[in-house]
Amino acid sequence: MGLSGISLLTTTYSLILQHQSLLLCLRAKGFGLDLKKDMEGVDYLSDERKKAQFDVEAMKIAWAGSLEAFQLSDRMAKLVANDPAFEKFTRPMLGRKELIKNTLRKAAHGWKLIVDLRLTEEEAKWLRLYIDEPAYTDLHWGMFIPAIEGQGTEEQKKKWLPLAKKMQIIGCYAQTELGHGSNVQGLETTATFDPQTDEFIMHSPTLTSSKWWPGGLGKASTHAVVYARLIVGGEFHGVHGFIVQLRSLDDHSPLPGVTVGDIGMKFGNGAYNTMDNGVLRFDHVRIPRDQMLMRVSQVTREGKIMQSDVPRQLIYGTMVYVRQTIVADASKALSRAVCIATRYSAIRRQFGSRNGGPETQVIDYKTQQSRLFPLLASAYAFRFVGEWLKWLYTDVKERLAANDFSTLPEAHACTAGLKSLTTSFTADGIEECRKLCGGHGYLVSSGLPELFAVYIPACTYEGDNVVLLLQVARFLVKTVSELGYKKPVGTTAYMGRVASLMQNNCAVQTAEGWLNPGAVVEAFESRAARMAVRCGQQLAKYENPEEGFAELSADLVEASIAHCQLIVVSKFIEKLQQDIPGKGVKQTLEVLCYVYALFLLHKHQGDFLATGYLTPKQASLANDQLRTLYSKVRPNAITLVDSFNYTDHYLGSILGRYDGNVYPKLYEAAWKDPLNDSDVVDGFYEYVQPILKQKLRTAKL
Ligand SMILES: CC/C=C\C/C=C\C/C=C\C/C=C\C=C\C(=O)SCCNC(=O)CCNC(=O)[C@H](O)C(C)(C)COP(=O)(O)OP(=O)(O)OC[C@H]1O[C@@H](n2cnc3c(N)ncnc32)[C@H](O)[C@@H]1OP(=O)(O)O
Ligand SMILES: Cc1cc2nc3c(=O)[nH]c(=O)nc-3n(C[C@H](O)[C@H](O)[C@H](O)COP(=O)(O)OP(=O)(O)OC[C@H]3O[C@@H](n4cnc5c(N)ncnc54)[C@H](O)[C@@H]3O)c2cc1C
Repeated sequence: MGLSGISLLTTTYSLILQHQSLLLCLRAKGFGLDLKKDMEGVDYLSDERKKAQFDVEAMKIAWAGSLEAFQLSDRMAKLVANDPAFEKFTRPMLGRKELIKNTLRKAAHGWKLIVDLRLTEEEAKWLRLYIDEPAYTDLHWGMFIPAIEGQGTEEQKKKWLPLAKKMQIIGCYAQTELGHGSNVQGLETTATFDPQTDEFIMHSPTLTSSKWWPGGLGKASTHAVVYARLIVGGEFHGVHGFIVQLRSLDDHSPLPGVTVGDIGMKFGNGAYNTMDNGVLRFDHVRIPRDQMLMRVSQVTREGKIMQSDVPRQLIYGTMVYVRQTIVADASKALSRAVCIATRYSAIRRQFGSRNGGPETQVIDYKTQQSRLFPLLASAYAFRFVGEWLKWLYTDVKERLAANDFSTLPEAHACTAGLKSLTTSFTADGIEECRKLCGGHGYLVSSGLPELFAVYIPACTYEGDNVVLLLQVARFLVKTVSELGYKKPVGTTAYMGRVASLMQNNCAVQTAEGWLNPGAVVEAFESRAARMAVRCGQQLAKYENPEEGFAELSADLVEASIAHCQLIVVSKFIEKLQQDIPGKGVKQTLEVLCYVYALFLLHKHQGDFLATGYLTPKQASLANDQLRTLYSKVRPNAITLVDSFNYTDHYLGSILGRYDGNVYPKLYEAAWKDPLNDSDVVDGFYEYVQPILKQKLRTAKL
């Protein structure tokens, strides 16, 4: 077959699919065919894109939040994608030292762009996101600076923030220790005030008091906000944050009394190993008194503790901030995995060929749809709840600045609960996407293994997900116990209608009856209220409330999940009550909203049935409607993932390529693996050939 014959094969999509395996054989070394030339520039997903029933450009704006947000994000994504310095294909093959050096190089190049192009903080944030490589800069900008902003006095902010924002110092957030992470009040590092020298003495009294995990601490940071037990006059005054210099600003060597290093390799290749999570010990290290973050409590020159009006929980404020950003990140990680799995599901064909025609696209299998489309809907749901949570956090921040702390408990419950809900679902969702891509999903070049490895610690960092749901449970139990005299507000306002939510059962009679926002919200409210009240009633039976709480904690976690799912469903529905421009955009989002809600209802039907709100028939009608909804998603699936506007660089996946040119690129990538540099593998002559050449003497073999 000549080259002209080969190019003929490119004329139609279906023909190419039929002959792809033949072409790939020809590409093998020795045939000298340049498949790349023949295949490039063809959009294998163009037929799919023509099926869209909505305006994709308008959906991109709805996803981004506004035209300005879209343009900014798009600009930063392209800046990164077009810069070869940010190549990441070889990352999983690098050894740890090369990996870290490579990350330091990328972070430096990113900073140069930020300075040279005079990027705003918002632009810089998006730039770092699209560089897509966990680095010390995440902790510097994401936790060190916010900790000073939230817990420092005006004077402290004036001194430290300019240094940090110009990157003249590099900081991290050193809270967790070898022996304690979740139990912050159990931290053992001490900060003892010495009135003679007006200093704090930072000390690690035990092995378990070693700081362990802080990102950026291992190799990069010059400073840390260190959380330690404040000891004044021999008495313990709670855990507080202290700014401590760790390394010389000249040669980066650890300062006297400081032992610091990296904690070692973590899960996966590449992945989170680009981060220098560290270990830190202090041997009576002295820092000036004014390096304790003093917005909440102050220690005077005379060694007196002064409490401001600010509640002590503000010491945990940085975690509230980061948990809120983690919810937004969940939608990014999930949408990325879903984008890969959806595009590949439209390219991949298995079975069903009739009369030699093409096989069935796996996306057309109902089982594939029932696994994939709820993930797609969840990505949108998390995007919108993340947007709402950002608003809530901004509101709380403004209130805190004006010394109004009234909404802090709700902000804590919402950020903790939604962080837990969205990260657990996303971690499972990425793994499901890997399975949805069959064998090829297991290849590093699919992008999914690294995405999974990098993402799963989100279920643990910034608060273990179960520990966080138990915080939500405390908030719910308190709300229920106060119902008689305090009107619940915000996300628990529905509890104010607890009597009717306990009494009235679902009125839906047909599958179409589920296409009603009122019916959906009432179902989720009733389930959440009934589960919380039931927990409250059970708890009341215990003399010791703490003992009861511990005993019932598994049920309390379930009640918290029900409450958090209600928030996500409600915020999606509220979003749809806004003006959303663009042909078919709102209607398509409505379909996704129902998919999200009815999928949850189906998955957790045990709750809805056990609380007596639904009959089995009504649960079954919801499932019937869900099947119909999947058919409505199908024609829009590819364009719904295109609306995320991810570059091929950011996706980092051959299976998820925008043009769908999967097989030739997978084939090409295999040949780029260093193992294929030579035909005869290193080690053959030492370890394989002797076996092949051995003369066996044993009779048995
Ligand atoms: C890096 C940032 C950039 C981008 C983000 C994107 C991705 C992240 C990428 C990588 C991750 C990188 C970094 C990760 C960093 C970390 O992990 S930092 C360490 C985080 N650690 C934790 O989250 C510890 C979890 N534990 C806790 O939060 C608490 O100790 C607790 C379990 C909540 C408290 O337990 P306890 O019962 O002992 O509580 P107390 O201390 O006695 O306090 C109880 C009262 O306080 C209220 N409370 C608790 N937490 C908060 C809070 N955060 N805000 C406000 N209020 C809070 C609680 O409700 C009680 O109130 P009360 O009932 O009225 O008394
Ligand atoms: C990749 C990564 C990055 C990190 N970055 C940082 C950082 O920059 N700075 C920093 O300070 N820390 C960091 N951490 C630490 C992180 O915040 C902690 O690991 C996290 O808060 C969980 O605490 P733990 O490890 O003590 O878990 P544990 O509390 O020991 O959890 C172990 C198990 O016990 C259960 N458990 C614990 N308490 C309870 C309870 N009361 N009731 C029921 N079950 C319970 C948990 O659910 C879990 O199943 C990082 C961690 C990781 C993995």
